[in-house]
Amino acid sequence: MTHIRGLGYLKVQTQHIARWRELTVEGLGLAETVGPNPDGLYLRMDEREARLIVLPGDVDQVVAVGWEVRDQYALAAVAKDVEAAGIPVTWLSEEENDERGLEQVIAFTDPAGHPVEIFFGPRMDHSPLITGYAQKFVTGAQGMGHVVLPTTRMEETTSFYTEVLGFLPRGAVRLGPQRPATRFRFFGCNQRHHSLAMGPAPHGEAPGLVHLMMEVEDLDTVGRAYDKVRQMDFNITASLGRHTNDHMVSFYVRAPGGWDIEYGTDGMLVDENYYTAEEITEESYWGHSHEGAEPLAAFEVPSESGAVS
Ligand SMILES: Cc1ccc(O)c(O)c1CC[C@@H]1C(=O)CC[C@]2(C)C(=O)CC[C@@H]12
Ligand SMILES: [Fe+2]
Repeated sequence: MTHIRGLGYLKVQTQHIARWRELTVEGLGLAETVGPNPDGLYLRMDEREARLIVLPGDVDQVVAVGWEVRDQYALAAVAKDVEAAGIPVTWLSEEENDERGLEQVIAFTDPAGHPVEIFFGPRMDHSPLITGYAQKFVTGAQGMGHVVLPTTRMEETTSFYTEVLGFLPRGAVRLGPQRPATRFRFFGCNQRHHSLAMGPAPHGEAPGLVHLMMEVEDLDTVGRAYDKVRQMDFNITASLGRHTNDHMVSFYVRAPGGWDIEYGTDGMLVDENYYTAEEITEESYWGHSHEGAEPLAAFEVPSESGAVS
């Protein structure tokens, strides 16, 4: 049984805060709030203080993927399991916890090199949430959404998330006909089909993210956001479409920094009592055309200098 209940928050840093604000607030309708860094962009999706945190920085990268557990006992159990797997765990100080608006946080690096935080007891913000399209985000027991992480150590990373953190495999998609097969894999920890997905990347360390998915309650919001981000000249990396595994209707838009935000609706709920892992052979029933999309930074072939352009 996994102690992880869902994706809690994502914290990234960027050189392009103003453009991030345009994308998330004006384009996608997230609600801006305030936080400890006056230059940071703090975004609400629900009754939590902030779900997406964008901080100014010299390089565009993920600062923390935050996973939520039920309580202090679950957090202690996770810390013990991670330590037992040979990964050192840091318990954040009261000051650091307070700054994050969380009762207690532990931090460590996963086998792929991604910065992970696990927490319980988020501070709530009970003030009315005013979103840009008057939409509701699908969070609650399904968590904030899903993240897709690149890894250069697929076996080690998937066994860490499943056997140590207790994520449940939720199927795969094969990447080409070659043997041994390489697969892109999906993992769940609640009724959301996947809260995490992972795929082999030639250089998974930068920028450390393939996409963040957030879900809204109605299709009209997805359509309105789709129109708006195109008017604002953001790069659509996959057109509107419906996925074959979680049945989500979504589009993908490129965020500054080289990863995508997937914005969708109508994701299915998994009944774990009856679920079995399946291999999908198409990403989508229809749509999700990648035409005109810039390549993902995590999947780019590094240039001779090793720098990612
Ligand atoms: C296939 C699929 C199902 C549900 C999702 O939420 C979802 O994001 C995907 C696509 C996952 C993934 C991707 O985002 C980047 C391009 C990838 C790596 C592929 O080439 C196969 C899987 C794709
Ligand atoms: Fe996705």
